[in-house]
Amino acid sequence: MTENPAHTDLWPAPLATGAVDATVTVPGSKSVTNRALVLAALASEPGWLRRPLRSRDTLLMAEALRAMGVGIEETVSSSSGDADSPAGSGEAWRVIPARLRGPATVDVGNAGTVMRFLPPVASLADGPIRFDGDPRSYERPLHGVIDALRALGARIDDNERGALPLTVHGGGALEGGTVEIDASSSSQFVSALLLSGPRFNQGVEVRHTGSVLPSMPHIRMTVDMLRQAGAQVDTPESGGEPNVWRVSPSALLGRDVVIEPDLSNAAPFLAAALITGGRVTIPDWPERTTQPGDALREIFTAMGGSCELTEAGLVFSGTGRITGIDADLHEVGELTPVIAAVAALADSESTLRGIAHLRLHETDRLAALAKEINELGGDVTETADGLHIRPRPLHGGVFHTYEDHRLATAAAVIGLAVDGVQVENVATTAKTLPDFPELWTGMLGTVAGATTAPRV
Ligand SMILES: O=C(O)C1=C[C@@H](OP(=O)(O)O)[C@@H](O)[C@H](O)C1
Ligand SMILES: C=C(OP(=O)(O)O)C(=O)O
Repeated sequence: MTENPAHTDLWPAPLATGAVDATVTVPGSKSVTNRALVLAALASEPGWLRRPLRSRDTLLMAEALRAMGVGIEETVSSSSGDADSPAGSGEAWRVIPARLRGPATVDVGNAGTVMRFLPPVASLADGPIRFDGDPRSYERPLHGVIDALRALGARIDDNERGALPLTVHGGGALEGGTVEIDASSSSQFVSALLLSGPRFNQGVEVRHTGSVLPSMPHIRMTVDMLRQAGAQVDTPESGGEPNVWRVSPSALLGRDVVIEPDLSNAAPFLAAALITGGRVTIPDWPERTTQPGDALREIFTAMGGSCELTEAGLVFSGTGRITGIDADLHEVGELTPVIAAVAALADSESTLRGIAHLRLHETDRLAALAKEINELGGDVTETADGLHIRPRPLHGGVFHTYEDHRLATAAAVIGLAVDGVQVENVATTAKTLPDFPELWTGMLGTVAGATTAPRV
């Protein structure tokens, strides 16, 4: 686990003293917004993103593309709609592709999508693009993207660790072709190469050689969005070889994309219904989606809740009784912190498996979850590929968050049921959900008798 930076700001997590009954409008998906930005920047005509997520990760992506010459205008469009505005109202980003150029500097922050999706884009630019980011970004795996780009013809100056910081010396075009990578540490290696693939001279064929591949829904999201932008993609699911994806060279369309709500960020709110025996409605829950967060319907139902997809959105209800779960989460790893928090409050044990790669996320999530839940009196052990969680009566205390947005939301979930939980640096939720504290207290405003735990 990376060292926890010293933060003195503690957020007293509100305790719920009754059942929640709320409708929570969750902002747009990080993963969809950042893919849409990259695809729009690589298109041959301008496009629109409607209801984009404005958060640290997506603003870093937009800023990086701007630094390489892409025009991104933020507008609030009215429903009357002039010729240049997308239909409907609300916030929208207009993306105007341009010849990509360096020199430029990209701050990736700690955004996996920025540090992995943009080096392939930079290889298409004219001139050097330097990538740097938060200290943790130096530790997150990037070798799959660097080695693959080199094999496909790119010139990159990195370091002996094969990680950030680095410079991609864009040559204005990339030959592309077939490449083998081991993406067992991150599905984002595959997504990164596929997203820019249509713009490589020969397209790209990515052959994953590793033993496991996490986060398949995110690869499906990449393929789906590429196809919607007009790319031709062959996949294992469309009759191709296992673990091989092929993108043909082609122009990409400028599109008008409505960004779905972030279903992974719906997790803490659905958890609130489960824990308090209440009801939470999430508007605009898509009927069909590639987002991993859709699996919450099944996972939280197995843990004791029930849900219904209605005209108003996903209506999720709990009874207050929480059952432990034995689940392989390798496809939906980013849901782990909130599921672990719920499991710590359950009436039976849980085993969460298939998530060794979480040790390389924003922080070592397995170590951090075990340590922080145990410091509140819990009994969580790390296994080779996950967590074993034995519920115990918990008490209040500081929950350290290691600059990890999902650790902070997990802590708030525990704080609903445990008096005196103080969440360190709740502002770290701004990585993907800047309004989390307001959304959370807004949801609880509908609970009779919700209290804010006193600072200890
Ligand atoms: O492509 C994406 O948008 C993501 C893929 C996943 O990464 P890993 O495969 O590295 O877990 C996920 O955890 C991350 O939050 C977002
Ligand atoms: C792993 C995550 O993010 P990133 O895109 O930085 O990999 C996450 O959001 O849970």
